Amino acid sequence: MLRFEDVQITQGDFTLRADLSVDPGARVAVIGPSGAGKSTLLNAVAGFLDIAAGRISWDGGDITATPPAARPVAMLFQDNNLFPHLTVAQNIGLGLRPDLRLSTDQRVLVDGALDRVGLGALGDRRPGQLSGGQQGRAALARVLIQRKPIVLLDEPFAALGPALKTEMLDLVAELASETGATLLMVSHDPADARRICPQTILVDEGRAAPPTDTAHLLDNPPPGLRAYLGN
Ligand SMILES: Nc1ncnc2c1ncn2[C@@H]1O[C@H](COP(=O)(O)OP(=O)(O)OP(=O)(O)O)[C@@H](O)[C@H]1O
Repeated sequence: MLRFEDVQITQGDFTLRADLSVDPGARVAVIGPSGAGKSTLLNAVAGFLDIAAGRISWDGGDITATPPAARPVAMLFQDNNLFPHLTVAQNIGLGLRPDLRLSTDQRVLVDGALDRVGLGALGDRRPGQLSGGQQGRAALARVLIQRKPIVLLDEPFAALGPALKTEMLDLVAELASETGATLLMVSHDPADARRICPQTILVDEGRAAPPTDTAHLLDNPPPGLRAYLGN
């Protein structure tokens, strides 16, 4: 279980509070107005931001002071973060070894990950020779090959067209359930949450609320969420 115990995260004059738990293997959307603190919440889990108070734990172990690389966390960024001078296979291999000195077994894992996201024949290309959707798949493969228990997605597919976005969301859900990963996904599109996240954390007015049933929340939004959703 991922636990936030009386956590306070401060950035300049902005403070976000969180006291909540996420069940292992849950798929949870993180929604709320622009600037409410969604990325702040994810960055605190990843260890990119220090917290001002409280503690964050995974599986009962305190990870509050654990450096990012040692956390049980992999994060997918909106811009995919692929290195243009490396091949697609090498970009995925970085998820296993930052120096890319891969063992034979690790190369097999990379080939498997390429196949799993439908890029089996494109491993030797550079990211610039892939479509936007294919780049997204490569970035997803790099996150998933790490087999980290917690996967964070910060508006991963906002730039994709509707059909491709749906396909990627379904792939994420499928891969997360295969690996048992706990998923936190920031999105501005409530349809994304409804599609693959049974639960949602609402971030608003300086607070990240405990996960709640996505459909119920979106069908009965509190005033702040209603204004944000525009209905
Ligand atoms: N480096 C920083 N220094 C000071 N304040 C910051 C910094 N980064 C973010 N903030 C503030 O923290 C708050 C939360 O930002 P955050 O990026 O988490 O919001 P968000 O909900 O992810 O927004 P969006 O949906 O627009 O991406 C904002 O009010 C922002 O202005």
